[in-house]
Amino acid sequence: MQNLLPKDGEVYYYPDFFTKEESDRLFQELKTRVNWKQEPIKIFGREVMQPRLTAWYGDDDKPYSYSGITMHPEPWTPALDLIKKRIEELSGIRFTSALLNYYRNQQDSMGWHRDNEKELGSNPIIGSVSFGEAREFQFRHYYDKTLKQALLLTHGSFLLMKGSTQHYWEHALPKRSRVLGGRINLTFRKIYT
Ligand SMILES: O=C(O)CCC(=O)C(=O)O
Ligand SMILES: [Fe+2]
Repeated sequence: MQNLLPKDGEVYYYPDFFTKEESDRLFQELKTRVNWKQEPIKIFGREVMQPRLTAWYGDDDKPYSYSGITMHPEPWTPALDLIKKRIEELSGIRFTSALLNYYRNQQDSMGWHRDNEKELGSNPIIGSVSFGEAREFQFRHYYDKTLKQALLLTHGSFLLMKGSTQHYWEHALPKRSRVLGGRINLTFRKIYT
């Protein structure tokens, strides 16, 4: 497996991690069964609605703060357990929590950020699973914003970010102008408390 970053971190991409059949089923199940919410976030002290729907799942009731909001986890479901087991086998990591994002169309997005909250430890490991419409995922180096990488996260893919990635690289999922269908992304995390 080859590292997608030129330096200062490790990112590995597995495009067909889930079969087409599994991916179709999991997308439909998550889309219809998850209790999706649109949450406010604070940007420069102002409350703004997030341009996507979210949900938070995890081992137990460890609240977790994210972009100025505190999320309380819901218990794992059979579908999430299946996904979690598969990525744990590959990565050798035990994940405690997952943030689910539902991008309803091309106008939903996620801005530049690093997943470097204290609870994630010194070198956060993030396991990112995508279903539905393929979307471009971008990286830029935090200290040299001209250094960039982009890749298409396709239906049934798995992206693993580890090592010093969250120290040196920001990532984002930009809006697009072309009409696009829905996409669900799950970022599995290991929270230390
Ligand atoms: O939707 C994605 O691929 C990115 C999600 C993300 O960066 C996050 O949940 O922290
Ligand atoms: Fe992220």
